[in-house]
Amino acid sequence: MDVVYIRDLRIDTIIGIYDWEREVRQTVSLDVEMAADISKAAETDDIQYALNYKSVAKRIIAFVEGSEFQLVETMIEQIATIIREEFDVPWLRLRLSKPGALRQSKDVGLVIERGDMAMRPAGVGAI
Ligand SMILES: Nc1nc2c(c(=O)[nH]1)N=C([C@H](O)[C@@H](O)CO)CN2
Repeated sequence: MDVVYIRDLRIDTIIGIYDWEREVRQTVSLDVEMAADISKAAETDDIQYALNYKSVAKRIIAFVEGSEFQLVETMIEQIATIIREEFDVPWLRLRLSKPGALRQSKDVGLVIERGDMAMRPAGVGAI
């Protein structure tokens, strides 16, 4: 399996458990790694056979911009479900971070893997 990825997709949204976080939009950053077989797209040079990272990004942006979650856990699980179900992705790895959420740290967040671990590409974990 190959990997189609999106790195540092930055989206402004309402996210957080504190009162002030319900009133101001914060930026979240998303890294996505999606298992995909790129062979047919490479052979045909035709986008219809590719996992279109622009389409995935647009869908994630629309979803996150319209959401108002308390926890990054809820947001990341729902993003994973959307990508898997709507784009037929058998395995994915997501990293969702809130830059600046913790004053003493560059960012905080979560990393999850979902789907068929047999489809997990070798050497995954570069992000
Ligand atoms: N595991 C989590 N811990 C915390 C979360 C979260 O979503 N998941 N959220 C917060 C606050 O909203 C924080 O980001 C504000 O600085 C604290 N811990």
